[in-house]
Formats: sequence, C-alpha cells, structure tokens
Amino acid sequence: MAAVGIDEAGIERLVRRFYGKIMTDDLLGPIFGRIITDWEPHLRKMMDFWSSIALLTQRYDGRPMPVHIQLGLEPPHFERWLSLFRETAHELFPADGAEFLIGKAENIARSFQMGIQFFTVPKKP
Ligand code: HEM
Repeated sequence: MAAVGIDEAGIERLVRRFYGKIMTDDLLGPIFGRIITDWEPHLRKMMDFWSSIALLTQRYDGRPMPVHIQLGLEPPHFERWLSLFRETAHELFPADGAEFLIGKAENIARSFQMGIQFFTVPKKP
C-alpha cells in the first residue's frame, strides 16, 4: 500500500486525529461517550482495523456489525462520521491514499446501514 502513501504511522495519526474530532463532536461524541470510558484500547483496536484494511495485516478479526446495529444509529450519524473521516483522511494523506480509505469507509458504512435496516423492527405508525 506504499503506492498510496499509507503506513502504520499514518494509520495511527489518522485514528488519533479522527477520534479526537469524534470525542468533541456534538452529535457523535455523546454516543461514543456513553460506551467508551477508556479510549486507548478503542484507538488501538481501530488502528488494527485500519491496518487490516489498508495494509492487509489481519490484525483485526472482530465483528463490528452487531455493535453498530445496537447503537440506534440513523443516516445523519453516518453522514457526520463520514464527513469527519473524509476531512481527516485528506488532511493526512495524498489524494489517492485518502480516497482509498474513504472508499473503504463508505462501503462499510453502507453495509452497516443495510444491516441496521434489515434488523431493526419498523415502528408502528
Ligand atoms: C454512525 C457512526 C458510528 C458510530 C456512532 C459508531 C460508534 C461506535 C462505538 C460506540 C463503538 C464501540 C463499541 C464498543 O466498544 O462496545 C464502535 C466500534 C467500532 N466501530 Fe463504529 N461507529 C460508527 C461508524 C463506524 C464506521 C463507518 C466504521 C468503519 C468504517 C466503524 C468501525 C468500527 C469498528 C471496527 C469498531 C470495533 C468493533 C469491535 O470489534 O469491538 N464504525 N463504533
């Protein structure tokens, strides 16, 4: 993945800067704040996650879908998450590296939203 300028140090910078923004975000901060009391293990997990995606290191082997189905997330949450992620990726990586990461994030966000739609029982009118 060196061709698009992504390495472990870059992934650590991305995760720290992105979740730094998430922590103080008015919409997403409180959702994370309710669940995460100690941020460092979450940040380490997310570095493993992005390392597995971008550098194919297989360091992450969790199942993120069930976690996100339980959070009661709606489209504006995903729009904000992706907007902060896009901004951060472009701050830190050359355009093709940033676009690679953003494409992966968009696909995963889409699959989470499909999972949420599938497993959420619609409210009666
Ligand atoms: C709507 C926006 C999102 C919110 C509010 C959100 C929130 C959270 C929270 C609170 C956790 C921690 C759960 C726990 O420790 O029990 C978590 C874990 C995680 N999130 Fe998200 N998330 C969002 C979108 C995404 C997206 C788009 C991705 C991927 C591109 C992602 C990837 C992950 C991963 C890999 C974990 C770790 C799951 C595990 O193995 O424990 N999240 N998320």
